[in-house]
Amino acid sequence: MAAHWHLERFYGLAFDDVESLQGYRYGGFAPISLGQEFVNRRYKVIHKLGYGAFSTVWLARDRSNQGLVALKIMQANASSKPSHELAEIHIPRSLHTMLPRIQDLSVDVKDNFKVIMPSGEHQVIVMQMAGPSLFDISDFPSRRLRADLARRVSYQVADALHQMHGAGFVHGDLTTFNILFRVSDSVYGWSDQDIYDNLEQPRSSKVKTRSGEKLAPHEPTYLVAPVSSSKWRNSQGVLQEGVVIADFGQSYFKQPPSDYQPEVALHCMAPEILFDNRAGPEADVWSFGCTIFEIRAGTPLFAWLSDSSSALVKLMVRMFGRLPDPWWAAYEDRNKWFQENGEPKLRSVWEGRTERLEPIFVKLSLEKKLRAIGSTENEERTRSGLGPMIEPKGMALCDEEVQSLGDLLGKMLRYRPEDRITMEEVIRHPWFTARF
Ligand SMILES: Nc1ncnc2c1ncn2[C@@H]1O[C@H](COP(=O)(O)OP(=O)(O)OP(=O)(O)O)[C@@H](O)[C@H]1O
Repeated sequence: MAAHWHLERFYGLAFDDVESLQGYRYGGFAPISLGQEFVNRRYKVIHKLGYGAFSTVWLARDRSNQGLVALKIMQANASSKPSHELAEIHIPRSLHTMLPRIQDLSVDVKDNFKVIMPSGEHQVIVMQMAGPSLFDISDFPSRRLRADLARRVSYQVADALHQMHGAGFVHGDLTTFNILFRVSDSVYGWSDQDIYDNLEQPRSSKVKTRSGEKLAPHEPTYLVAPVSSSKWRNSQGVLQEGVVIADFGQSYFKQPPSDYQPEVALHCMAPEILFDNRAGPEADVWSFGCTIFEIRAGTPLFAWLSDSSSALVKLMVRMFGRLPDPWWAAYEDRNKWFQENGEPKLRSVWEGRTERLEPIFVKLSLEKKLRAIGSTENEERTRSGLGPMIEPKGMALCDEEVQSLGDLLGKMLRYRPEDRITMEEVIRHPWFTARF
């Protein structure tokens, strides 16, 4: 019901790569306008960088030094904790003080403040400005990074995660959405006009009620589309071939807080989270395994068939076989699809008068998935003019890489957390540095 309310109340927008209008309620997103200023005019909003479930993220100028920063403006309902309790703020700060070598690999938090708006009180986090996420740059499902770049950025994330785990930090939400390309140093000195010339003018779409009723004070008069991924991708010299980890909202140091709820994106969710609601460094290793596959393949390992965890478990069992006990017994749909030994159920097929039994679906395997990368059927939507970061169409993995990456992922994606390799071992795996 609620999901349709905003469709009935408002006319459609001119674009769809934008946060849902439904999020603009009291306690929700802050209605931000281009040119808006904060903290005695210190920060001025220039463009939009992205949005998530809990925030909108804006490109702003810091007038104290004229540099460009990202302002993450949290939904009011997600702003109630004092800033020293917000993982999003204190984890990246601790990382930067405790681990000097991680400074290039994780987003820097520079400042934070609160603003009162008609939508409520909002926490604003001032961060180092970065570029598009690995997810955005690949524009699922048709593009993927150049092979050497995929390995390089995977190694950078491995390095960051290895350092984090070594010092007692858990990221808790590792996906291609939360790994961002670094922008070139010159970008921080751009004028507003440079931004429009090199990327694009902000695209905005008016918000209008169907009834002609006036907008409420917490509703924005227009929405702004984030800088489009094609502009980032095709703009020469704007992005570095390096990444930073962002979004530490699910992160913790040593022990999860007492109210901790694991919330990683479903397709990267480790089985111990699904079944036991328990997340530690091993769950990061699982999520990172799924993420490495997605970086190299351009498509997720476990497709987003639906939002249901049962659909995800079905894919896991199709690929890795029967779950260990007691998870197998807790998987309610097991009898619908699988035999007790985890093999697919059989159905009878008649050929003339002879009955034959065959599995109701084919089993999946990492090797098959890796061999399918680059098959033209998966990339038929690939267009020309993709920019230098993107792999040309139809480039399959050679046998050595299938073997090497299959070995790495197989060890990262073991069901039991205690059976998975640690980041100490991941970082030493030859896949990251081999020349295939
Ligand atoms: N420092 C940054 N520089 C540039 N873009 C950013 C930055 N931080 C976030 N973004 C962009 O904003 C988007 C949303 O950010 P983020 O994932 O941190 O928000 P969120 O509300 O916590 O979302 P969710 O929890 O749903 O992932 C990112 O996917 C990215 O595109």
